[in-house]
Amino acid sequence: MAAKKADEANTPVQKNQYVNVRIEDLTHEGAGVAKVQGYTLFVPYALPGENVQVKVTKTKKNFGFARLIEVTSESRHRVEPPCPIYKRCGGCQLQHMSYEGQLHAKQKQVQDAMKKIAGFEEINVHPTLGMTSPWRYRNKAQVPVGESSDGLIAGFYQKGTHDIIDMDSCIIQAAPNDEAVQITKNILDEHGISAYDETTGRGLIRHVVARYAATTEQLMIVLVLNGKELPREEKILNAMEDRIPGLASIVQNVNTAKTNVVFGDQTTVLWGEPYIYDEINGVQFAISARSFYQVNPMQTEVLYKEALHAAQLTGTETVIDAYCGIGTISLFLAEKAAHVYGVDVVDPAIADATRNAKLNGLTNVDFAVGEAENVMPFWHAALGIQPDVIVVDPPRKGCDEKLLDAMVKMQPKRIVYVSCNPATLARDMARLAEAGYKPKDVQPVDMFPQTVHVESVVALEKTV
Ligand SMILES: C[S@@+](CC[C@H](N)C(=O)[O-])C[C@H]1O[C@@H](n2cnc3c(N)ncnc32)[C@H](O)[C@@H]1O
Repeated sequence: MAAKKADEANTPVQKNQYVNVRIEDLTHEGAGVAKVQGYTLFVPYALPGENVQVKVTKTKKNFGFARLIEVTSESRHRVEPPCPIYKRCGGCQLQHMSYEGQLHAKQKQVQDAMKKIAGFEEINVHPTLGMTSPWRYRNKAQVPVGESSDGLIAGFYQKGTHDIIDMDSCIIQAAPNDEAVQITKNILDEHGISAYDETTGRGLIRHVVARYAATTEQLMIVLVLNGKELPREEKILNAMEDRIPGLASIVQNVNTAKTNVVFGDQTTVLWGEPYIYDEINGVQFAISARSFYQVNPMQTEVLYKEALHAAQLTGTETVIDAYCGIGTISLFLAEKAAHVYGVDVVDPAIADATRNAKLNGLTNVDFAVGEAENVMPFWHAALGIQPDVIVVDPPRKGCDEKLLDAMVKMQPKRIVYVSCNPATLARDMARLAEAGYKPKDVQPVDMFPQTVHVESVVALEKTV
């Protein structure tokens, strides 16, 4: 305790002190970064290039945090956040920055990761490919439900807490999702359905999840319940069917665990189809409740075109699509390759992928369920599959080390890495570079406007 106090006393600023600072950079979480005699202060909502007055809120040995009090000279990228609950919600982190500024910041985020994590000083990171209108792009809403004295509420967790704040519109969400969530909440309320209470573990409805396919205008609603039975089920389903435009599917998911994880293991269709259908670049996809599907359909087209371009297929190649989800990238690749093998750890995703191949009349694709890091060595050793190109699109934690080793052992001509996390991308690229795979240019794509997240595509060529 005494050592901690001494550390704090040695910092150049103290808690509650007001200081004027210049913002030099932005963290990957969207906070401004200032230096006071070499000591780093993180200032949420401050932008690079701004002079600001801040109040120090917390100090640690090597860095501290401060609250923005006043902007004394503004960045040209500062804008008024259009969302009235922007600061309380936390779902977006960059609404106070112009879209041009956001695209720039994301390019820099990728450049910084390449330099600082991978040590690639010279690599070319292209300008971020953005949207013409960076609003209302999300095709999936995952909304927690709670209770107030007036009945059910559905909205968002107040930043840093688990208190649910009521909300009827989110401006990055597709409008049909907003509307469907509100109608569903009202119907559940009218039928006396209780909301799940995290502290007591009682109450029924936990989340309402809405999925919208823009090309077919179909909607799926998933009711995540803390129990197996939905009381007055028939009446509720009839009301939803009557009142929600475009509704094609109502699904129940049971999650009785005391956890922050949204979904439980048991999923059943209550009404309508088990899927909704969407189309990307002329390829059709059936999407079920639990499968991963990119949340920004317009930018998914851009991303997949970049991935396909990076793969440089001529029609003769054998390709592996690791982490393939419902086979989205696999099917694009299949149109230009001799054969594609896709693998994903989620069983229903692979069932969707297989159905999607049939739906599009593609017979040169095979899918397998399992961990890519285990399935790929098996394919290689037992089935003699020798890929010319491997595409990976892992979750934020990046590729498993075993998967990187398996890829190197298979010696494809090219690896195309699609990533939603520049830090793990850079880490994995460094490892692949050591093993003889030289990275070409990196292309950032903005799949998540108004947030700090950025997607990237890069091809790595075999050099030895
Ligand atoms: C970022 S998503 C990409 C999905 C797909 N490429 C797309 O664009 O829709 C990552 C996928 O990796 C899958 N996944 C996670 N860990 C895995 C593993 N060890 N092996 C195979 N798939 C995995 C997830 O189920 C998810 O579908």
